[in-house]
Amino acid sequence: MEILQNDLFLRAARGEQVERVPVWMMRQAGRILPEYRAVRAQAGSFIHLCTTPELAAEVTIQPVDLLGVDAAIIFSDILVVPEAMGLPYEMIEARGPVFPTTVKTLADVDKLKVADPEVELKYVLDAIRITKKELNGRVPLIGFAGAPFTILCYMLEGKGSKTFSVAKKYLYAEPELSHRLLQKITDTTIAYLKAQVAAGANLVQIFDSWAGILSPQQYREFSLPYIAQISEALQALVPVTVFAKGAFFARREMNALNCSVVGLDWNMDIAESREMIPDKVLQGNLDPCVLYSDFDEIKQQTQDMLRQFGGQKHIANLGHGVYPDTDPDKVRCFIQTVKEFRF
Ligand SMILES: Cc1c2[nH]c(c1CCC(=O)O)Cc1[nH]c(c(CCC(=O)O)c1C)Cc1[nH]c(c(CCC(=O)O)c1C)Cc1[nH]c(c(C)c1CCC(=O)O)C2
Repeated sequence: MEILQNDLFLRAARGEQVERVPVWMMRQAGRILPEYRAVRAQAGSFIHLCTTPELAAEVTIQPVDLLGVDAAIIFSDILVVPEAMGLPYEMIEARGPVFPTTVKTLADVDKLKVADPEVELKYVLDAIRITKKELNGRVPLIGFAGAPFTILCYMLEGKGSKTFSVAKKYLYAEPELSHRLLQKITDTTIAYLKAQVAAGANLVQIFDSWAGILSPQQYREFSLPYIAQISEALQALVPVTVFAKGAFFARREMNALNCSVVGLDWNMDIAESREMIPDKVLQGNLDPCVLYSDFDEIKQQTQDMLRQFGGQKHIANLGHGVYPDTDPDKVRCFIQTVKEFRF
């Protein structure tokens, strides 16, 4: 049995009583820290940083040392999954991810493989193993993957988009292709997340970043059943967090998933979400843009959020990833405010 010096995050995730609310931030391992940018420059490219386990472990641990968060999240990307299935991506500076080839036909789906994580994704698992050794039990480590629907968006669209209308077109016009692709991504993701747990991840988070572009009916057909398969398979091993950005319409269904934690974005009212998701621990949900205001305002808004969540069954976080141009001292102010707050 692993002994953690600070297991607040895991105890809160399991719904146990805690002496204070734990805190971490989505995208904490990233460009807000000059120390990250230095390692990123040394690596030469984002993808090289992702695929070099020693460097990925180093930037994973930076926010624990430099920001004082209660959990680390493994430095990687959700797009390593399509890559492992046979669809490589490039990360273009100031533009984001691009897939030189996309999935277009059923034959393209059939050509993709269900990846063997210890082969195609061994570099992520190695990064987890190194991170666990170097963390030496200081805080828990979060593993993650994209939700199948969000991964499908990139595999069909080939790049980021405000509407993902190319990807959405397939849901309406080619439902069979869409479901076959979603199932293949799901099978890879379950094997991948199980391997992350075997390598040492203490909790896994599923990011459905583009959930908000779907109608409730489409979300029920094309996203939830696949998230349900993943959480069912993983919750038997570790607590699972489901974060579906923009899926305010699916909160009652989130309550029925076999998972421990549901992430909220900042558009979701806290009291209303408690009422709709009574059985889960909630994570979130400060607007990342609050961190552009002055220190007093950040403190007040953070305390106000903490009061609304009520101190238990809550993991403090932002409502989405921290923006890269945020002042690290403002981030520290958010984290310190959570750590010092008493009910
Ligand atoms: C949609 C998505 C992606 N990646 C991810 C998501 C889901 C979460 C979310 O909704 O924000 C998840 C992700 N990406 C990254 C992490 C690392 C761990 C952490 O949260 O700190 C995590 C959890 C590193 C990264 N992933 C990326 C960076 C920035 C690139 C760099 O450092 O050069 C980092 C630190 C690149 C990335 N990766 C992706 C995009 C759209 C981009 C470009 C946009 C941007 O620049 O922010 C896809």
